[in-house]
Amino acid sequence: MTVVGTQGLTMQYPRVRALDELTLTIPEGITGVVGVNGAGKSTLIKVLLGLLAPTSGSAQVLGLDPQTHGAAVRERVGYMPEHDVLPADVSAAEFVMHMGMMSGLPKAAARERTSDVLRHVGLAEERHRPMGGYSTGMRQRAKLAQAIVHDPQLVFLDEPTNGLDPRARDEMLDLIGRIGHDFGISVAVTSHLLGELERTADHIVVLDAGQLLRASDTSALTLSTGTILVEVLGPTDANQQVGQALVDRGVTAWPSGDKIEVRVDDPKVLDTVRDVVVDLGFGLVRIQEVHHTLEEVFQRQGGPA
Ligand SMILES: Nc1ncnc2c1ncn2[C@@H]1O[C@H](COP(=O)(O)OP(=O)(O)OP(=O)(O)O)[C@@H](O)[C@H]1O
Repeated sequence: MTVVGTQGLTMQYPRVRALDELTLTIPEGITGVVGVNGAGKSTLIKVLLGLLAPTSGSAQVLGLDPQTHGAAVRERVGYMPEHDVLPADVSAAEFVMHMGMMSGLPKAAARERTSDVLRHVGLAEERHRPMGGYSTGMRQRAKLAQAIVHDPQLVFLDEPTNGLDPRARDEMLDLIGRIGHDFGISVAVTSHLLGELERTADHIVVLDAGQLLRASDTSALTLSTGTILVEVLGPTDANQQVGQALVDRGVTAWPSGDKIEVRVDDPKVLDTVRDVVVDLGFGLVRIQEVHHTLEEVFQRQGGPA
């Protein structure tokens, strides 16, 4: 099922065209919306929430037009904004509950959902402390909690890993994975770092200067490179000997770190690798398929990385 669709969506600010005839679809699941700073990601989210009126074109969010049914969209959709918007002297429990009630939950339900979501995002213990004293990671998690408190069908997360150290970033990405895959909430998550969402997103949409550069399943983008990495056990020049023996048999092979990378243009190459290693009297430790990373895919195509 499609959760978001746009057709020829254009957003012209006085000096900048932030969205330029953008036509895309976002399916159910977790979709990474990737692009360099200024590519139009935040503008797209604001238009999809009905907070900004586009210059031209149309959009549907969960089958609704955000321009004419903005309130209905916002009832069903959660939003984690990019910038820090948390009031410093309010606790996460008070804030998230308030946001739940703003989204239409009755008070008792809002209180119950607040305690559930704060537990899910790992803020159960600190929930009664004023958010001004929170670390960046805790603040990002409080923003995430308010985005899902009303149990939306879809959530827009705008650069949720901004400002996080590597550990907090991995925790945030795991949390996003759980929201998408365990809670069944579709997620559209933006990042200016292409590689970051590779592990978490089912689909990737790449924006560049307000236009769609590419849309694909993550797995299709990171297809096998058609090469394998071979690790052997033997004397110090074992890799060199194996590489030379492979080349002598017409196989394309080259050194790659402490392994040998081998092109597999024919399944028989795998037998040749095994035979060569055995003939030389070395041990075959591992053969592993090489996949592209998303960054490599886009560097090769000259897109943003
Ligand atoms: N309210 C505004 N008025 C004028 N120009 C704007 C406004 N908001 C964004 N822009 C411009 O539109 C372009 C797209 O901005 P947008 O914030 O949508 O990009 P982004 O991909 O989300 O980047 P970032 O992560 O840096 O926010 C940028 O050139 C930006 O300067």
